[in-house]
Amino acid sequence: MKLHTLLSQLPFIDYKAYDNPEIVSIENDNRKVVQGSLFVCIKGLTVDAHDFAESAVNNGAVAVLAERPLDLTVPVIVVESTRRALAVLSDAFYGQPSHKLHMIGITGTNGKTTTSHIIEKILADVGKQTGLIGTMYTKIGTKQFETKNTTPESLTLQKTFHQMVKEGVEATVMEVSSHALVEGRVHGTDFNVAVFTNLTQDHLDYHKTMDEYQRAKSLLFAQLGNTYDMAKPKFAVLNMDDEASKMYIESTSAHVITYGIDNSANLHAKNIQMTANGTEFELESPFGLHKVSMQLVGKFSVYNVLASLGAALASGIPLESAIASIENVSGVAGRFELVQAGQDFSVIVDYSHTPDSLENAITTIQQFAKGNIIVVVGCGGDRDKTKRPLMAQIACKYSNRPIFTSDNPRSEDPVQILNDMEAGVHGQPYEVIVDRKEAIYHAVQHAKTNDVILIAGKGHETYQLIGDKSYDFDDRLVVKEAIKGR
Ligand SMILES: CC(=O)N[C@H]1[C@@H](OP(=O)(O)OP(=O)(O)OC[C@H]2O[C@@H](n3ccc(=O)[nH]c3=O)[C@H](O)[C@@H]2O)O[C@H](CO)[C@@H](O)[C@@H]1O[C@H](C)C(=O)N[C@@H](C)C(=O)N[C@H](CCC(=O)O)C(=O)O
Ligand SMILES: Nc1ncnc2c1ncn2[C@@H]1O[C@H](COP(=O)(O)OP(=O)(O)OP(=O)(O)O)[C@@H](O)[C@H]1O
Ligand SMILES: N[C@H](CCC[C@H](N)C(=O)O)C(=O)O
Ligand SMILES: [Mg+2]
Repeated sequence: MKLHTLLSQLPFIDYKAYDNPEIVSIENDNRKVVQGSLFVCIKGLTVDAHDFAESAVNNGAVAVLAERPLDLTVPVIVVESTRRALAVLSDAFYGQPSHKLHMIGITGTNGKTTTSHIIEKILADVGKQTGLIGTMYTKIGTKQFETKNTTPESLTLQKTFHQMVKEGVEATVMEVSSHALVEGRVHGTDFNVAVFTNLTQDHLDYHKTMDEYQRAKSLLFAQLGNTYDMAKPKFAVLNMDDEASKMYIESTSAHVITYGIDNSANLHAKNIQMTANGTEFELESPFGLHKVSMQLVGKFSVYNVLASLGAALASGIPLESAIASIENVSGVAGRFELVQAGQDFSVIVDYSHTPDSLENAITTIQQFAKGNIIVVVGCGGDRDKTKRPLMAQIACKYSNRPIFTSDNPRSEDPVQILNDMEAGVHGQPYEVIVDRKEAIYHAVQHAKTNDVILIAGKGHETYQLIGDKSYDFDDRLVVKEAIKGR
């Protein structure tokens, strides 16, 4: 694509004043620049890529987009916000791929990964070719690719959509983090359906207040647009048991589908019962009463299923078909995942790394546990510190044997993170074992028949981040080894 064609997408740029080289790629990382690239300089939170512009030119960049004039041998186009421009240009360069996909975006503190997988299953079961983008990976059909962020930045995102279109994907379901919304990573992504799971405490290191965090998530609903097009109807799927939904209804002009358990809603679950095989409930909807019987457990899973059913209806999928898919969902890796190694107690590995998800996980276990509940839990470093005392309190309040350990300490001192956790506990007993492997072994050693061990926080992760190193670590494998060695 010619530079002029690209620049014509941006307002107030006198693009004819510049040369018009062929642009073979857009890059915002100088290390990825090739001969013929357009380099976009982003001032990040850790580095300012304007400092890498010269290196980008040496690597072959034929034009540079920047927020200030730079003395370079190639055209330098100055714009107000390069982050915003990156989204506009990436969308144009890749031929507006999200317009060619049925796009479902999910935001919320907890349940995004789980809900996205349930929706993917519903879509696949009606014969749709699917794509998925989220915490665990990007998936195009059955091919999986690693992702650095839950929601990648705009360039990677548009490139991925383009790849999806090329490979015949029809519907894409993706997690949209609050960070991504604030940083404009989904600017230009044309969502058909936006789903809200819930809002509870997390990420206050980044958003500072719950109000700001709530507002960040509202952007997804506002960004559904302002038109009513019968060929591309837009839907917001909202949780009526979460106060924040009131704000999101006001944020959007899209059609609204509500769901809930405690409050009345378009999709309303009642008579929820835990069974030996999972959970059963009755679904009231504009399409009548349906019985749902699923393998997933816990009230939080009912919410995820209701959200998924809302997304299915918004995608034109009949309720009966979506319910049949849900009955076949056995779970998502690292989300309430049972580990079986022939032991006479239960082991559950779960990605609960927020106060609310930890409370949900333990109280769900309380509903079926016949023995004691042992919880191994830590808190991530370089993340919301105010979660730490709360998570420790919850582990002590609801479990019989809380064992505090390390999650991903990252650049922080693991002992200091544990001190922050301990500050939340007053009077109740707990143990502290800094080394996560030792903590898991300790839990296994002390488990008696019918006890349940919950290993919380890292779920599907196959690494532990300590300092600036990543070590192989998989809770599921470690606990299996511990059981074998018992
Ligand atoms: C705090 C935060 O949101 N950081 C994100 C942000 O990084 P940043 O602003 O620090 O960027 P930077 O590293 O300073 O780089 C600035 C620019 O220099 C460029 N660069 C950099 C180095 C170099 O040698 N050459 C070069 O050109 C970079 O490509 C970039 O364009 O922009 C990057 C690109 O989009 C993200 O990868 C990065 O996520 C970091 C890794 C991160 O940990 N983010 C977390 C907090 C996050 O976003 N989490 C949410 C999920 C949360 C949840 O679901 O619970 C997520 O969506 O992943
Ligand atoms: N609807 C829900 N409400 C509360 N807790 C939930 C819900 N769904 C899942 N959880 C809990 O939260 C944990 C994380 O779930 P999941 O990975 O689906 O969330 P996520 O929103 O994708 O998280 P992240 O922001 O880290 O990507 C699960 O392991 C479970 O304990
Ligand atoms: N997406 C979440 C993942 C947290 C996972 C937990 N294991 C940790 O490292 O804190 C975050 O970046 O806050
Ligand atoms: Mg996720």
